Amino acid sequence: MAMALPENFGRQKRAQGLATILSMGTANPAYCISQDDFPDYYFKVTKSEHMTQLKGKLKRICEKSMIRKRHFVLTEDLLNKNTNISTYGSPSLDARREIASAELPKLAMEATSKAIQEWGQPKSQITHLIFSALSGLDMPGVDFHLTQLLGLPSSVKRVMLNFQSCFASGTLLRIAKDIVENNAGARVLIVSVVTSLVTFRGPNEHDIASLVSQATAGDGAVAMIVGADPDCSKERPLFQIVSTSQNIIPDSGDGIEGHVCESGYSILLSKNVPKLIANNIDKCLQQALSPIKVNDWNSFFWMIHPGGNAILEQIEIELGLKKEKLSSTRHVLSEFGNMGVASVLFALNETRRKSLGEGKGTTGEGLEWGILVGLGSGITVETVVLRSFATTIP
Ligand SMILES: CC(C)(COP(=O)(O)OP(=O)(O)OC[C@H]1O[C@@H](n2cnc3c(N)ncnc32)[C@H](O)[C@@H]1OP(=O)(O)O)[C@@H](O)C(=O)NCCC(=O)NCCSC(=O)/C=C/c1ccc(O)cc1
Repeated sequence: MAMALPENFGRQKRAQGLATILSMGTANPAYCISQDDFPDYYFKVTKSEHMTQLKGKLKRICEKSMIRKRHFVLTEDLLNKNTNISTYGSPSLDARREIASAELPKLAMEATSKAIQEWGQPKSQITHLIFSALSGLDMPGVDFHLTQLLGLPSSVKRVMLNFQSCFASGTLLRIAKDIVENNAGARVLIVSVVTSLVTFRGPNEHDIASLVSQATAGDGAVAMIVGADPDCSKERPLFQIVSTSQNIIPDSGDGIEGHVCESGYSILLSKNVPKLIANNIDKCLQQALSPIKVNDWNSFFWMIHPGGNAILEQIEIELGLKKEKLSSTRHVLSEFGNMGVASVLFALNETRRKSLGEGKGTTGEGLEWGILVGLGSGITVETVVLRSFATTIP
């Protein structure tokens, strides 16, 4: 005879309030190269010093990048031991995967430990894990290993987003919002770890887009705890996740592409990417804010995926943003380069850090409403509307 389940079985009690970011932590590999030194370093480690024209081009791209330094998992020592990684087109997926599998959990652990420490609550209260990694296509994945390394409950419910490009910062917040608002008491750990080790390769005169990627990509991890209805006696809310949306930019299918190849991941970038984004950004944002019609975008605090200086410049012009509006975003671009999915979440962390440091009244630079924009493959735009909280100034 079939067992009878109670009428309300499987029906979750919903939270009353909106999803809220309760803590954040970031980490970067110790190995760091200044952007001024990068062209010499890159042509030396890839044994391509004879390609003087391409070196000149890389120098020009680096000078225009507005990046000061970047951190890398892939050290000179690792490159010397795995010369197939730096030889353009050489089969090297196995070597890359092996390094990623060893290094990514460590980076993820460091960021996560900081987020959990700031949250201040027992790990046993984490109910869900959403993990995003560009690299490390393993089963079980980094999400599984992190769960075990951290000693999270084995019943934690995991969602793994493999091989997502930079717009997925928004996807992570969107999924976390849906989970915590539909499951009272849920606490979601979000983790994103990105390394350029999968896209690193030597120069090739027929692949200038790769040179742009070599000049801008950097490595890092970010973690955050998200929950609804925070217990303000022990949890400190940072930002409310008010609404989320996603748009595909028309006719942009070959704007930003990534492919897994025997020689690692290839990244194809059209020169039109900054223009395509700028031409469509106002429409995407107006949709995200609908039914409100926004006339002055400067009334928000901003975090935009720092995919390249030209993208930021053109968005600033299109939206009429004052220079200081993207100061957190530009800080992250300058100090870490383009860390894919993690980048704009680093910028969010920087926004609250700066707001506190400068004695602003809210976590959003003294303003109430903010906009976080993820940009990535296709071209996909993912927008998250945020609300700040009052800062408790010590
Ligand atoms: C910093 C750039 C690269 C250069 O600055 P600029 O102000 O445009 O300067 P120039 O116009 O003088 O360009 C310098 C040189 O670069 C060349 N260039 C300029 N974009 C191009 C181009 N997509 N193709 C091929 N030549 C070009 C340009 O033609 C020029 O060549 P030359 O005249 O010989 O000096 C700027 O164009 C820029 O920000 N571009 C946007 C880059 C872009 O599409 N980003 C989206 C990135 S996709 C993503 O976010 C994630 C990727 C990712 C991947 C791996 C990870 O591990 C993590 C993340």
